[in-house]
Amino acid sequence: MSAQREMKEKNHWHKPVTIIITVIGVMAIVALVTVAVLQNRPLSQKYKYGIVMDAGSSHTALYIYAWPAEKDNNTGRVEQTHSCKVKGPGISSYASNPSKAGESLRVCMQEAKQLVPANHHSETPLYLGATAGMRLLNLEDSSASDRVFHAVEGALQKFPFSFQGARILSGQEEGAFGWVTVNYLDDRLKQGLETKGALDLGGASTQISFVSDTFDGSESPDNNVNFRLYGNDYNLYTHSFLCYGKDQALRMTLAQQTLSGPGSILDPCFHRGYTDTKNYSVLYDSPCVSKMKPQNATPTFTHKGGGDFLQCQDVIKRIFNFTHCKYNQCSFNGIFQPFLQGQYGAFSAYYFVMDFLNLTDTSIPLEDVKEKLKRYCATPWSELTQQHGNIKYLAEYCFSGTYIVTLLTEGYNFTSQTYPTIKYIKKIKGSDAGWTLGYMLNLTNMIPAEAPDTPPLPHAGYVSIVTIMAILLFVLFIVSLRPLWPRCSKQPHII
Ligand SMILES: Nc1ccn([C@@H]2O[C@H](COP(=O)(O)OP(=O)(O)OP(=O)(O)O)[C@@H](O)[C@H]2O)c(=O)n1
Ligand SMILES: [Ca+2]
Repeated sequence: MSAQREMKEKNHWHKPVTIIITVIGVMAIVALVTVAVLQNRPLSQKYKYGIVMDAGSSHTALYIYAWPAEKDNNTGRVEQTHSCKVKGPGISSYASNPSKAGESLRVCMQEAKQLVPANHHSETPLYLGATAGMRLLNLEDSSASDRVFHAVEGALQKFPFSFQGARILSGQEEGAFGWVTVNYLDDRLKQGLETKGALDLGGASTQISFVSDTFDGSESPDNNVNFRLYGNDYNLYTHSFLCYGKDQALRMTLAQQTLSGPGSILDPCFHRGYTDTKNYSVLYDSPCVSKMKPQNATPTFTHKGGGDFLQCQDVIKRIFNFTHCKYNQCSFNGIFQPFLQGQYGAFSAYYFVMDFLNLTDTSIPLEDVKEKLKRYCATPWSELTQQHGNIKYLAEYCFSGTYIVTLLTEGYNFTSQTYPTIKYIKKIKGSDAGWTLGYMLNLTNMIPAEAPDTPPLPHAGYVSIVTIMAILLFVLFIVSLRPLWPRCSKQPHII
């Protein structure tokens, strides 16, 4: 008994001071880890919102973007949370009835009002950017375009958002912001990776934008946009071809075939069996073709399909001018273009059309693409309508596919070798490819010129290291108490 008592007395673990030290040690470690977790934890996910309306030539679309409130200035975290397609045509089509342009936007705006939390409405910027349709209307009749803007602004101001104005984007802006969107969503800007070129095909204009190592802007300053983003300098080549969007290119191609004012044409870009009566004054009612309007023609002509891809390519080629180039090299119409470089993302009508034709896979050799188009264009109209019903744009896909291939190869100089550098894309990580996101990022200063300071460790890494260090310290502390440890109770002489 006395030996046992002696043993208990020697067991320092039962000494109050040891117990207190251990408890304090454990508490200190718990406190340390808790502070590490709490102090450095990302703030609760509060969001900010931005709304951009894309007033295109063929239609208007509204996009809602959201990003974590504390990350305004930092990572590629802005995401498209919603899109709404405005019913009806683009705002430029309302030139003779501007108030209808404003009204047309209401449904999508109401939707945005529901989707953006009410307490964020007043701080949510709302932008409207108009592109080639309004550029053409402005050229044709600037007071009509002013009236359309006036009506649209009046309609948008009625909503509780922070309306930042409606304006026409220049072709350079449209091209450059499309490029920013693609590379931002791909995380290429922040990481300083090689960028992708952007190819945008709209209804009334088309843009090509890419970084070129051989282009410093001196040869053709109008085609040069410089950016400093996240600490990297980008020397961008960009050009917007007004009138070379899909719908205006179709007008120009039809105009090429009706210069003499015939009563009927056999158009190789439309299917055999297709026939329609078209009005000369409607066809030529655009600054892209108005100067070509035949005099003394009958009011209408019969538009019949011939269904021949190669002949279609020939008539499309006639809308491009390859005869003059005052630079080292040109795309077409005497416009400078440096050598193609890197990968490209092709979106908007490039995607809609190639998706319809099942040709978005660019590993299909260009020759096979042409072969497939040849067969598609030769398909009789009756067969197509039977197969697809009466879908919108159905009659135009032979023209559209042929136009895309011709624009890329004859216009921009893509070859069989470089064709696979193009990817037809609609969305990147859930956000639509297009100029709208880049426009908003720019106007909200969300892409800093310099690389932001980033903590040396991510939060999870920081917490792990603190936890491991704390456990090590604790083990060390226990080991340091070793001289005070009780002797092994198994020792026979003790019992
Ligand atoms: N399923 C679809 C949808 C659209 N289109 C075509 O795609 C073009 C519209 O492309 P979009 O990028 O929406 O043009 P907008 O932005 O309206 O025009 P722009 O950029 O020139 O102002 C139109 O010519 C339309 O005929 C198509 O061929 N098939
Ligand atoms: Ca567009």
